[in-house]
Amino acid sequence: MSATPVTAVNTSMALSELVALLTRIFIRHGTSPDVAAVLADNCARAERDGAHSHGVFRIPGYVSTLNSGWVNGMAVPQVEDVASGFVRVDADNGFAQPALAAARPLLVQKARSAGIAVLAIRNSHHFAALWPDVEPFAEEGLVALSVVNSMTCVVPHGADRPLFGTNPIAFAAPRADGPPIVFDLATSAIAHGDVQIAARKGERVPPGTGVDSLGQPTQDPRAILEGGALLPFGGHKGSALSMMVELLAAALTGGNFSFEFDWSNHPGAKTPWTGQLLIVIDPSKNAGQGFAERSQELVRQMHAAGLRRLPGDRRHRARARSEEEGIIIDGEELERLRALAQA
Ligand SMILES: NC(=O)C1=CN([C@@H]2O[C@H](COP(=O)(O)OP(=O)(O)OC[C@H]3O[C@@H](n4cnc5c(N)ncnc54)[C@H](OP(=O)(O)O)[C@@H]3O)[C@@H](O)[C@H]2O)C=CC1
Ligand SMILES: O=C(O)C1=NCCCC1
Repeated sequence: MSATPVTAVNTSMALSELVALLTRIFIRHGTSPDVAAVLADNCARAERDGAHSHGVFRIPGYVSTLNSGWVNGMAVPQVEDVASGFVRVDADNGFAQPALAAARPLLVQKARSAGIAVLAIRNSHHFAALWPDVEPFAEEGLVALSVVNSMTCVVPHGADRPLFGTNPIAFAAPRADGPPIVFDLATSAIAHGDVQIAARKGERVPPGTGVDSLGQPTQDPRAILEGGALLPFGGHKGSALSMMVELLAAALTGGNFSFEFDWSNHPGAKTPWTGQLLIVIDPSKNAGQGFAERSQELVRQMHAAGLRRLPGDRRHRARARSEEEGIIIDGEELERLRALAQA
């Protein structure tokens, strides 16, 4: 009699349970408890919101990066108060999110007193979705914009070879009668993580996503990942935004451009060693204008114009589902995560 293969069953987890498991993994693979807490929270929230390209799918990449010695899991960010509206952080070759967490109180204090404040993070690694960095500002009534550059894998419009990263832009603004308005988009046609997911599932990517190693358009994700490259979204327009991200996230912060770091001596390294910029605005300084009511009016008019889906709506639906049913983790994925927590 042949043995029936045992298939791992999908499991529903509470956010706190997933955060606890991920925290154990990060600490087991060389981060301080403080760094682990910030990264685990970020990654679990992405999974809760159905942002799968930057949820638990990323954990093996975090682990191989930590094990390669490319990133400093014990980093202690150094926050510098440089001007009335400007904060700098050296992330100590660690992850960007703990650097943001360390600088956040000073950044908010400056934004509230001056009306606007900039946070420039350098010497940092960002391997996550960008919306968790901006959404909390809008939840406390502030407007926030952030950009981060990644690793060379995008051919600028009109160029012959890759130079830019997938370089996302995230924006968050409060509104009166609902969750903040938030968008978060890669300036490449799709995120690198989604190309990896398509390759893993054996699916094709949409036309216009990328080119193969000969520079020919392809919908084969493996051809993009193995010697090929991505294209910017929207031709010259996305390309210009990606260039802006390089300037703000690297040139302005003192971080690396996407093409400036060499991780070839660190097999397993996956996290771009770059920079990140945040701009935070206190809309209440424009006294009497009622920003949150005005943004609510814009949403009302967009709905009246027939719009059924706003940026962020899909995430909020996924969040509501996860809060009701728990976060569903694929059975095999969960086995891999549990093994990493013990490895
Ligand atoms: N750390 C890094 O270096 C990098 C991180 N990333 C991350 O990858 C993630 C995915 O990026 P990307 O693939 O560009 O994201 P998507 O193209 O899936 O979505 C981009 C934005 O558009 C919204 N949206 C999508 N479809 C619609 C629609 N039909 N109508 C209205 N709004 C819509 C999304 O809202 P909703 O969320 O509700 O779907 C989201 O805010 C991001 O979180 C990004 O930060 C990307 C590149 C590099
Ligand atoms: O999906 C992407 O694109 C990236 N995500 C994390 C950092 C590298 C690029």
